[in-house]
Amino acid sequence: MEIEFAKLHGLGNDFVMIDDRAGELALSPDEVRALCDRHFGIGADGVILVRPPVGEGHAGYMHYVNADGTLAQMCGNGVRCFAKFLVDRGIAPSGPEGGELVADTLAGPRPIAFTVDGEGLLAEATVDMGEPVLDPAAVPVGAAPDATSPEGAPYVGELVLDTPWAPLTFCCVSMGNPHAVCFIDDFDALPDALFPDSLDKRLATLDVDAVGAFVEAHPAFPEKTNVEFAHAGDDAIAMRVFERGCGETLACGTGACATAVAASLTGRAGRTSTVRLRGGDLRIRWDDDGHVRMTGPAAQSFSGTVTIDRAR
Ligand SMILES: N[C@H](CCC[C@H](N)C(=O)O)C(=O)O
Repeated sequence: MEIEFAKLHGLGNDFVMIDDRAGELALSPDEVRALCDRHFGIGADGVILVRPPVGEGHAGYMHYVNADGTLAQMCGNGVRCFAKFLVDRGIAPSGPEGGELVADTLAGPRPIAFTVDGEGLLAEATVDMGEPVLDPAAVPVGAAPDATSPEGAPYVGELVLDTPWAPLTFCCVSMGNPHAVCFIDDFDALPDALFPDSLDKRLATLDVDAVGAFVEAHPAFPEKTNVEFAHAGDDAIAMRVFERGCGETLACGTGACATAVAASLTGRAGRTSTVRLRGGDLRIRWDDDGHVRMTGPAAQSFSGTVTIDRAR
């Protein structure tokens, strides 16, 4: 079966996007894994099917699947790319400067305000990411043999995991999908083993693959979790992310929101932050209405057709 696709990314967090407004394409986890394979397939962090809207007057439904074939409730970088896919093809209307649309997702509707460039193509989008979920039972995160809730924590969602490297404290927040945010305030307090490539203890040298994989599948997270490592600096929160179902990605929109919320809750930042990811910056506001709003770019790399072998 031959399928047309477009390859888009948000700060390097990349997706294979397929117009499924007919609502007839059902990709198996194996087929998603094959499409996302960076050697034998197109290569991506996930697949997004553009499906018919759920809400009246909404622009469409974003069906998001991680590179490992697992469904996820929400994708912040993906939903900006979703808006771009619709606007650039004239499927969603836009004025000369930009416009607004609502994307339906498994986590609920997400209003999006966007700007367009001189050619009328979506350049940047601000997504209303909704309210963060801080109740541990709803993240979800729970008790586990080597996980403890620290006494007097700034808020209830903090957890100390006794990892093979060191006890690490995680702030657990859901943005419709689970996130565990570890702030590294003092690199010198951690063992060199966590920084295998350098004595210069910067976030850039953290062994994210090892620690991220350990935490992603930790029994404290019944639905697994995305894992963020962050350092709140004076002008930005530097962050790396090990995504549930993907591994380390260059950026994570929901993760940036969760990290900004956790930084604010723990007194490391205010309610407006720049989150600096390996792929670039996202601007996050936690507004007085309780909603988190994320602003960032979306870009299309290429489009094409791909053959999916259904004969197997
Ligand atoms: N891996 C995530 C979904 C993608 C989130 C990320 N790409 C974003 O931009 O928010 C999960 O399983 O919850």
